[in-house]
Amino acid sequence: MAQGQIRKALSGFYYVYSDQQTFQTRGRGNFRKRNLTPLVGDYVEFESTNQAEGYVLELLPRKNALVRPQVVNVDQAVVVTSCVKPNFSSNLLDRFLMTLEQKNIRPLIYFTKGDLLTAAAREALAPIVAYYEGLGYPVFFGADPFASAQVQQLTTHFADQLTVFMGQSGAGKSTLLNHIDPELQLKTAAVSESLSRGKHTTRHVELLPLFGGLVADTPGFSSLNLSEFELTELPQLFPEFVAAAVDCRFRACQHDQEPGCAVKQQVEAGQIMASRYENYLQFRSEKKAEKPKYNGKRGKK
Ligand SMILES: Nc1nc2c(ncn2[C@@H]2O[C@H](COP(=O)(O)OP(=O)(O)OP(=O)(O)O)[C@@H](O)[C@H]2O)c(=O)[nH]1
Ligand SMILES: [Zn+2]
Repeated sequence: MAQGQIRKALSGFYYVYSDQQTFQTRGRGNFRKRNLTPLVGDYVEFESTNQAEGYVLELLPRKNALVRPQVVNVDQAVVVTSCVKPNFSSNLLDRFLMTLEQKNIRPLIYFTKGDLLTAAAREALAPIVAYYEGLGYPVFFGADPFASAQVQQLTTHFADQLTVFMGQSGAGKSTLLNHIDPELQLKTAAVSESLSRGKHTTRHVELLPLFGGLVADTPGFSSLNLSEFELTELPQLFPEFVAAAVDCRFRACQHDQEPGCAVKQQVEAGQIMASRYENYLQFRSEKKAEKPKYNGKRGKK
């Protein structure tokens, strides 16, 4: 039995890459009964006598799973974030970052449409950009968003990683992907063209070998289903809160109403960006608002 990784799933076939070859396989092993679906990114055990035939027999444990794009075992995500059209939203960006932190996916933040900003507006945004960079996230921001040096800088992060692209509709995900690989351009254009004609095209994801790593060719939005994690997990998803929390009076401080909260002190002192804390509190109340649903379900049992 061989091991490999599913790089494409289409029309009931799983395209498994193993030992520098791709095998067209089908699923076998009661996946449906076991409520399992092999997905792109899955490491699998399979058997095959030739490249056109074979069977996926077992899925190896997943590190994580994204829904949009539907890819598993993701290492990092490029969060494409537009400065204008649509306007920069710290809330949306923090939501993406929180999602990724929760799934153990490294975020990279790529700002688009810097060219549409006045010099003054760009300067106003710069400290916010720098703040995220200070959190340890690779950040790309410039007056020429697709300058080849900057795009190339991004691709140096791809080696040995499975990278996905995500961001708001219209943020520039496809445009960025096209700059990364002009061959992709044809593909992406073809897909969106057929979609706009209203055809029932299944958008399938494929992992492409690019710059020494794998890149998912279909970008997505990916919003976090808040019920996927516990309320008390939330403070862990903000790296600067984790760092500050060692000085909170209570070990399990949720940085809300507790006295002696070092996070709140750092917000007041301007060390933690106010928008980060406001967004944190908002996610917290959204998460709390979800609770009655849970209780209701439990109550019915
Ligand atoms: N001026 C300027 N226009 C941009 C930039 N990035 C994207 N655009 C334009 O913004 C529009 C949307 O870009 P797309 O790449 O289609 O955005 P997307 O994120 O793939 O959008 P969806 O497919 O809806 O998810 C297109 O008209 C792009 O040409 C940028 O950095 N500067
Ligand atoms: Zn605290």
